[in-house]
Amino acid sequence: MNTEEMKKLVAKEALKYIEDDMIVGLGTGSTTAYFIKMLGKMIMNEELFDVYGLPTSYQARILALESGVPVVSLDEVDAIDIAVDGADEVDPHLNLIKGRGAALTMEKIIEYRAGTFLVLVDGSKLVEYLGQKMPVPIEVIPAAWRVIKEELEVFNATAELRMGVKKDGPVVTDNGNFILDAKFERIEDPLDLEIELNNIPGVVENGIFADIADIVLVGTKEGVKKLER
Ligand SMILES: O=C[C@H](O)[C@H](O)[C@H](O)COP(=O)(O)O
Repeated sequence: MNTEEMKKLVAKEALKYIEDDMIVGLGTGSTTAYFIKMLGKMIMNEELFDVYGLPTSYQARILALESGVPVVSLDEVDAIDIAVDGADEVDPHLNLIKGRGAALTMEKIIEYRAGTFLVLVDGSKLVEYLGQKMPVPIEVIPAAWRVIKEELEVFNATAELRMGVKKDGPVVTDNGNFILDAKFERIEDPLDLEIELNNIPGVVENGIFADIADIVLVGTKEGVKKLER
């Protein structure tokens, strides 16, 4: 089984958590994209009723609308039943790094408030400690990017301004900000670092999601493995 097949497998498994009348936070990225398409099919086939998606990005919103998932915005809902999203790293305590797709701020706003936060990954995302493979994406106010990059040296982190691929210059997030990708040596206390980074003036949000995930579904060659906090 290749990585794409593992992503599809966990996306399919995630559908079992969706029931009629739910508000579902829709994550960003390639794994959740499979979930959104499959959810759309179930809604279109009338296997689910009165399910609304709450997108975490323009990507999720566009895909949801194309797939037949009706969408709502955060200010229209009283509660979020469940949120489903991918991750870039998952440590043994189910702390996460997210934000490869630059959608971390809206993801955290929604996933923090969800009744259940369900994470979908393939086995390659499991790490012994956060920062093992991936930098921590930090969304910053554009005017402050250079000073924040320098201030991150206090944390022994080396940060790079994320540059666009089919765009000249820096990536601009859905919120109009920049992203610094900060490589830390080893993140010993994710919750502490998450709070400290958000205390730097000009930081909007960072990609450490400590103590938020409830369930992680891991796609492996042997099938789906469920990890719970
Ligand atoms: O901003 C992007 C998100 O945090 C993604 O959910 C994360 O990067 C995982 O994406 P993928 O499922 O494509 O690996």
